[in-house]
Amino acid sequence: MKLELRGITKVFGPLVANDHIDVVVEPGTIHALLGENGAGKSTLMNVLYGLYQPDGGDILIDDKKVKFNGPGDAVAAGIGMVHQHFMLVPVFTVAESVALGYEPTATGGVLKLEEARKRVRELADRFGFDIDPDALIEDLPVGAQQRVEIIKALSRDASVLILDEPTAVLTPQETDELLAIMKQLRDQGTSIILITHKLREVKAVADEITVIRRGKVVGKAEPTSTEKELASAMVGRPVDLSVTKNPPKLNDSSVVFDNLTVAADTGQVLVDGVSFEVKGGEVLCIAGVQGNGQTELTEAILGSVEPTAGSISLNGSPLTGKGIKERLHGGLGFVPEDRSLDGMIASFTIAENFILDQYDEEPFAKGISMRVKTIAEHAEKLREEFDVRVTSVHDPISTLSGGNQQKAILAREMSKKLELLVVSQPTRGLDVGSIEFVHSRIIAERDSGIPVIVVSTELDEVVGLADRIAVMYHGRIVGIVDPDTPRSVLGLMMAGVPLEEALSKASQKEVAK
Ligand SMILES: Nc1ncnc2c1ncn2[C@@H]1O[C@H](COP(=O)(O)OP(=O)(O)OP(=O)(O)O)[C@@H](O)[C@H]1O
Repeated sequence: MKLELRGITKVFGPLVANDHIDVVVEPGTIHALLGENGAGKSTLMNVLYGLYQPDGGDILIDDKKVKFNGPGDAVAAGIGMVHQHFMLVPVFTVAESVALGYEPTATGGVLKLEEARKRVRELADRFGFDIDPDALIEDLPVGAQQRVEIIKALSRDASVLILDEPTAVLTPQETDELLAIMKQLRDQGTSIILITHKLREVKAVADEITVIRRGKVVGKAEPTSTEKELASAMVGRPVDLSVTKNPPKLNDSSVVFDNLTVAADTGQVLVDGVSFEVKGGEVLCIAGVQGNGQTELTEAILGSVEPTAGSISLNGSPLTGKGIKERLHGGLGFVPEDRSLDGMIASFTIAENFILDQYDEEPFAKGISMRVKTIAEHAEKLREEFDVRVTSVHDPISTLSGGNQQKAILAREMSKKLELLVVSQPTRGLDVGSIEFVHSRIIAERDSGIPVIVVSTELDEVVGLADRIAVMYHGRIVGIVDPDTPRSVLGLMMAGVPLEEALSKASQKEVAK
């Protein structure tokens, strides 16, 4: 199926999110849309999927104009979309999820589950997916949940599949699997529109690349371009993809973890007797595959989970035992890994989100009244400093693009007087220009002399930012190493291999080469 977007325009109040956008997706190709945060990529896809009505322009399928009044029309025309945040019901099985909204029913409205199972098996076989139709969604790792979303779209005969930042929450291995699946789908005739900020992935799979900047198509890029060339095409200026920093100047301030242990309600140990220290003036990055205790470790720092044993102290006084607000007011800057769930209140304005833990105190409140003008001025200052692309700071934060929401949360946390900064997945969903900026801000905090802890599943980011790297596996720290440790060694440690063994295994491999 040939898909053409011709002159698509979409406005939100004074903002032109899509300005006469032209894109042609040829049959059986992977077409990447590249663009900085807020460029208008998701808006364009929402128009294509019938979620938004365009204010101008046409959608053509095989040279015929079509009009989508809702996603149902788009699906019927052969367009499938896998959203950034999956839309699955946790307590359903794979087969039930695929059938949802499209139930093959017997008379009397009873779900023909066997038919749904068969359909899942057929599609899984055809595309080489490893998926059990009877598995519960909540038991599946994220990568597998995503495959369910893809199968769901394919089961409705999608000829064009939209994938919006599909690798943002995947492990490196799941990412490679998805890239292979994408190539396979393409080879069997499905077209894919891929939105991603990961230039390596674009280079690996894209046949065509359209670059969008501030709502307009600025041109096409070649998949053979270097990552640097793609990065500057995206943001319209040269971008430094490496992190520049001076050697750390350590001081006496520190955060100390002593035998920190966190267990789930079920008794399962999630953080297993972890002890380490981070000095003022250094960045310690915690590397590891997601789900190895990093989340619970950071939650124990914030105070949203209580450790079952051990303690954390900051500059000699205990942090554990204090309330969350007390910790935040005591100089803890905290950026959670899931921005929509834990980092903001979607229906509050951008200005309100900038003062979430300070709304009832000086200078933002006097007695029981909030100082509206001060709050607005504060918001304008942060917006400018962190280049958060907003129409008005009085709009709900939910109207910001994903990347700009992340920048807003970083702005809130980094604008406080900090004693300790903890950032999880700092650049998830950010464009290359914003990544460069956020990395430089993290390094500036470290150079101000506070301890900085960064949790990231992106190895490039870990290696670039870290003065030391702690690798976590099954709730334990496998080892703490220098950032110049070979990646093969880090990879083995992330799979639980102790440092010494990882070093010898990696060097044996090197010799064998
Ligand atoms: N429902 C809405 N109401 C008002 N403004 C919106 C709405 N949806 C999007 N916008 C604005 O439209 C612009 C384009 O946003 P969009 O989400 O399409 O960007 P994007 O290219 O997908 O960015 P990102 O890479 O950060 O996800 C942004 O300025 C955003 O704030």
